[in-house]
This record gives sequence, structure tokens and C-alpha cells, in this order.
Amino acid sequence: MEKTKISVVSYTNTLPFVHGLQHSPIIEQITLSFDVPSRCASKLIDGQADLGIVPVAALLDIANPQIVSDYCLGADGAVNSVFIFSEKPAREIKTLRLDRQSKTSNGLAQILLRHYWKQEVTIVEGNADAYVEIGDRTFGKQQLHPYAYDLAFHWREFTGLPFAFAVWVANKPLSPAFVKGFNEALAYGLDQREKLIEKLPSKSDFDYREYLMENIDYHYNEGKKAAVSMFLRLMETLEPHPINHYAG
Ligand SMILES: C=C(O[C@@H]1C=C(C(=O)O)C=C[C@H]1O)C(=O)O
Repeated sequence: MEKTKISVVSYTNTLPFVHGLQHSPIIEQITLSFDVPSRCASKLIDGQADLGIVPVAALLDIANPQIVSDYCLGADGAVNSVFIFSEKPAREIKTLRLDRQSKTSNGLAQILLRHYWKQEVTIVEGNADAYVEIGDRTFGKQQLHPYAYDLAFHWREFTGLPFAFAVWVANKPLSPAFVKGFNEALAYGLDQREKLIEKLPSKSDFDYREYLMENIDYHYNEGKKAAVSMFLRLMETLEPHPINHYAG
């Protein structure tokens, strides 16, 4: 039987999911590829993958997306890996550079600037007052910039809601038995977090335990579902911009 092709975000935040999938019976039925989030999205859109942890912004672009898990990459308050790094206070930002690896956070940054900080910005490439950055590249970088805005923290200030950056989406029907085995594998991986954290290097400027146990909130609950609906409605208020297109 043909294996189900799964695209997984290639950052530390998916480590528990990847461990669970690689150490569960479901591994016999799947192939994993590791991709930056914008590429996960494009693979689900063009059918190079069947299932993936996909930026929620891409739910607008996948024909018939099916959310197959109650797990996600989310946060309830600060996430500590999704930022606007800035030379100026948010209410003075005029130009913003987006992150080509992102879909959701590029949208979230523009939503917060427009609707929360009430700031009209121009999206630019190259030099800018501020830039969006996501994933492991941000670890320990908060001190390097005059201003670092954690987008999940400010989303909660704005809406009172938690947030989900990416959810598990299939672009075709999957059997109930497969979905059950897949979710059991994810749950197993989350249970193994403490063991995985012990094997990570210790960094003076970043706390992996706090990140994987507290900052990233893996449960796609009612609050996060409400957040995703609101986020997708707010996305429709943004101007489309070329860098919002999909990676490779
Ligand atoms: C919390 C994170 O969420 C990510 C942000 C995404 C995006 O902006 O499109 C997509 C997937 C997640 O990996 C992170 O990567 O740091």
C-alpha cells in the first residue's frame, strides 16, 4: 500500500511530534519530509504531501482542508519563537520585512500592526524598520534588538484568546484507523517531552524546557479554534503581497 506523505515543520517545536511518529507503529505507513512552514503549505496545496502540520493561514488556499488532529503548534500567551524585531516602538513602525519561511506569522504581524497598534505599514524587502522572524532562528535573539514583540503574547492582549500557528491538515480523506494511529503517535511523543528535553543542548540564552513544556501549547482546543476563525477573518482585511506567496 502506498505510504502517506507527511510534511513536518523542521523546527524544534515539532520534536515531540516527530519522536512520536518515528517510534510508533504508524511509521510503517508514512514517509516524513522536513520543511519550513511556507513549504509545508505549498506541498499540501499542490499535492506533493497528503498530510502536514500546516500554517493556519494556508487553510484559505487548500481545496477541502481536513483538520485531522486535536494537536497543533499553538500558544496561550508568549510563544517565544515568533517575533517582530524592531528598531522602533510598534506605533512608529513604517516599513516591515516578512519571513519567507512563514505564512501565519506574516499575516499575524500585519493584523496586529493594523488593528491593534493602529499602524499602517509598507511591506518591503531589504532594509526595514522592523522584521518578522519565526522558529529556531529567533532563539535568544530578544536582547539583540531594541524592541522584540512576541506575537502570541500581543494576540492575547488584543483578543483575550490563545493562538494556533499550525494545525494537522490532510488534503484527502484518510481512514479512521490511520487517523487514530496517527493521533496516538502524536500523544505518545508529547508524553516523552521530558526525555527529549534532557538530550537537547543547554543554552544560556534559551530555555528548551520552558519552550516545549510551557510556551508551545500543543492542544487545539475551543479557544484556539475561535482564534483561528477570527484570524482567518482578519486575514481577509489585508492587502495581498508577493512575499505572501508560497515558497518553492
Ligand atoms: C511557534 C511557531 O509557529 C510556527 C509559525 C508558522 C508560520 O508563521 O507560518 C507556522 C508553523 C509554526 O512552526 C514557530 O515556528 O516558532
